[in-house]
Amino acid sequence: MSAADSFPLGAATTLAELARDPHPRLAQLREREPVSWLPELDGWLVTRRDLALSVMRDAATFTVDDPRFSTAQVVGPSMLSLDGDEHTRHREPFNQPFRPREVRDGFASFIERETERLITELGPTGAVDLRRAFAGPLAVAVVTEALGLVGTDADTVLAWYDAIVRSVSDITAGHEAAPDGAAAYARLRAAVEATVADRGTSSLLVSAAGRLAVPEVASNAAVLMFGGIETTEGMITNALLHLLHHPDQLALVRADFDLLDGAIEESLRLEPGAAVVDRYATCDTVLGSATIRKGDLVTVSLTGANRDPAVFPDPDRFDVRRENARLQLAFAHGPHYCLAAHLARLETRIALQRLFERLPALRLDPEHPTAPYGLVFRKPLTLRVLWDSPA
Ligand code: HEM
Repeated sequence: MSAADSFPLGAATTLAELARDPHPRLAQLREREPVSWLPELDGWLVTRRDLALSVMRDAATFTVDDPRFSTAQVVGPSMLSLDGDEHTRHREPFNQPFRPREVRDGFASFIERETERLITELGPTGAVDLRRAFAGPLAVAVVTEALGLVGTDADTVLAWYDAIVRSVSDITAGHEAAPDGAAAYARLRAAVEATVADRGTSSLLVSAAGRLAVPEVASNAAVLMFGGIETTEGMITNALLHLLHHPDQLALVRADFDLLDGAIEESLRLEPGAAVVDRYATCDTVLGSATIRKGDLVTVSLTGANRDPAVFPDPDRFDVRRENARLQLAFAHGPHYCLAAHLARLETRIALQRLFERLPALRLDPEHPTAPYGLVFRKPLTLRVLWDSPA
């Protein structure tokens, strides 16, 4: 029997529908083929939360360390593309600055300043695309601050990031990578070398350089940049969209900003900024009722797991008071759990609270309806909003 016979829903699933509106199909898959073979993906898709956890916990069977991993082809091996002892060796030197207390002490006032500046710059027009004018620039500024590269500003970091993303996307699409990604990475590496050599700087890269070779620090710096920009822009934009789409829930939050944390978790649950994570089977194995072969791609749908009704009753509902929203898996799970989850949460929390405080009657622009889009990184292409009086 062919895979298409064993997994008819998977065979009928297209990547285009998963990019557009994945939720109805993911619900069917989760119920009937929770580990399904998708010919268009050329891999397995895991949609049930318990099975998703099993995959992400078991790096010996389901590894990230595979030559097909496109980011590593551009920036070299890093914590994101290694497992086992090598993963620990690459990740450990970066752990401390991303602990909750260090994040608060090290970043809160920077994020507050940057948020205030961006809101002030929104200007008096009362209409803007918050993704491009607010969420994106804030995400770039915070990553630039976190890296602390000497002589490098946010515009430079953004230009490198764009070039590296283009190369990674080319490779993912099966094309030869455009050369500007390699050139941007070379400049990032040179900036890392200059930073590490500068005794006057307190960048987290300097302390990492005590334990990793400089090219290894550069690879991980690229991953911090890569991991921190697109996803955080999405996290902030999606949370704004969810709240603005649900005025009743926004009213609860405006009345009690303590509910904002729940709103952010709930938004991460419904639309995780990174919708999937990829793993590769290191041996023949069985997952659920699927027989997986060594070398097979196993894609975990965080989006699918996050709406598993076994854990989240009425899973499609946006409920800022949902008690277990923090069980969402937007930051993955296991050894590759997002290094900077605390930072991303703090950033989103400050950004949203200040926006809602400073922009009265902030609302979606009815002339520009929008919805999250994307196969891997999901967010609205634009988030056009209106407000009544200038900031
Ligand atoms: C300042 C912002 C961020 C930075 C610097 C950052 C950085 C990182 C790094 C370095 C890793 C690799 C950890 C490892 O492999 O051991 C990682 C993993 C991950 N991050 Fe983040 N991240 C940020 C924000 C986010 C956001 C907002 C999301 C989603 C909403 C996210 C989702 C993930 C996921 C799903 C993984 C796991 C990847 C995998 O298992 O293959 N990150 N992040």
